[in-house]
Amino acid sequence: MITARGLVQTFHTRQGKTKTEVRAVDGVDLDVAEGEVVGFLGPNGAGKTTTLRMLTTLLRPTAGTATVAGYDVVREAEQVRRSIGYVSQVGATFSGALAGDEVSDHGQLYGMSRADAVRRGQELFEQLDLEGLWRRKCGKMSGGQKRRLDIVMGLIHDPTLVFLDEPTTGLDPQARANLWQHIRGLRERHGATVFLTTHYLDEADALADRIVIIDKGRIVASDTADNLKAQVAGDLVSLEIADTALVTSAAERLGALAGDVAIDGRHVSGRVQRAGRAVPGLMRDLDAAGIALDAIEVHRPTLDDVFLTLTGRSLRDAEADAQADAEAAEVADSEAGRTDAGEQAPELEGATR
Ligand SMILES: Nc1ncnc2c1ncn2[C@@H]1O[C@H](COP(=O)(O)OP(=O)(O)OP(=O)(O)O)[C@@H](O)[C@H]1O
Repeated sequence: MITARGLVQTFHTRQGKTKTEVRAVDGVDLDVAEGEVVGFLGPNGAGKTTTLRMLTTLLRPTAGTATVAGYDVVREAEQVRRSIGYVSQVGATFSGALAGDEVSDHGQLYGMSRADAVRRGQELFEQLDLEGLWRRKCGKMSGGQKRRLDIVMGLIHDPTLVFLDEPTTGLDPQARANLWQHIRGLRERHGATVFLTTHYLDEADALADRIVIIDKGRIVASDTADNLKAQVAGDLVSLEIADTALVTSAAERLGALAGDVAIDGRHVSGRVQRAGRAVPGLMRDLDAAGIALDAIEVHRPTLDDVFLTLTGRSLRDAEADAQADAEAAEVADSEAGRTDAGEQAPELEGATR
């Protein structure tokens, strides 16, 4: 469904007399199969949106090639646009318009008759829990309803491939969980291939068959969440040693299984591959050496551990940044008297249409 080879995007910015080149995407290869749900994960500024904008024909690649739904993103941009749904980070609705009008206009822009667009739109309203809101002004919908309306717009023309750019950023936990169900339904009910960007580890874990991690414009990992956790990080084994004098000796024994061992007072910890198999032997070893433990804990790795191991940075910080950005945007919106973030992104209008 998606194939990219050596995709590059370079931006040139100027501050006063200083010109800077930003290589936002730096040689990305991607392969997404039909029916796959792929989570595209990375911290702020990693290159997620820029990659998405190239794949959805909004931005011409500086170098490299990509085909989406069988069409070349440069030479066959029109066909690509007709085959995909794109739900941008900021949404595409106007606060003063009626939800149903936005949807049916959108369908007509894809060449549907008004009657077909209304019928299909109302079907999707039902599936996405928006019944009764057809004649509601977009600006009077809640954040979760507006996000689901964005998804209706992205699906109106029955695309087989849907791009979702940070679909749940800024939503409360209940609205996020609700939207996850709908995203799962995209494949189950529509057989759609879904490519979504996210900052949220739990979101990628919960939704994606495969996770692709991008950092500084380069793909640093691509696998199922379970494989990434097993291959990259190992389980975290933490020992609390009863006798302070034996801490170093315990660390040496743990060190035989784990690469790096950290010591903090009477606590010794390290990452061990498949700890379930290795820990019984470690316990016997410690016991034979007369090293008593007050406690032992084993934690399965999280995606954040994977990210930390691969890039030296934590994705948790990116989550916090994303939430802060979303909140700041909301404050800016309300200060400007806006109720709909869609008004901030006129250049994206062409994207979904
Ligand atoms: N139009 C532009 N002009 C100059 N630099 C840009 C432009 N768009 C993006 N960049 C830069 O390219 C890099 C990648 O940005 P991009 O928006 O793709 O990251 P991202 O992973 O989507 O981040 P976020 O999670 O914050 O949306 C960043 O350094 C960003 O500042």
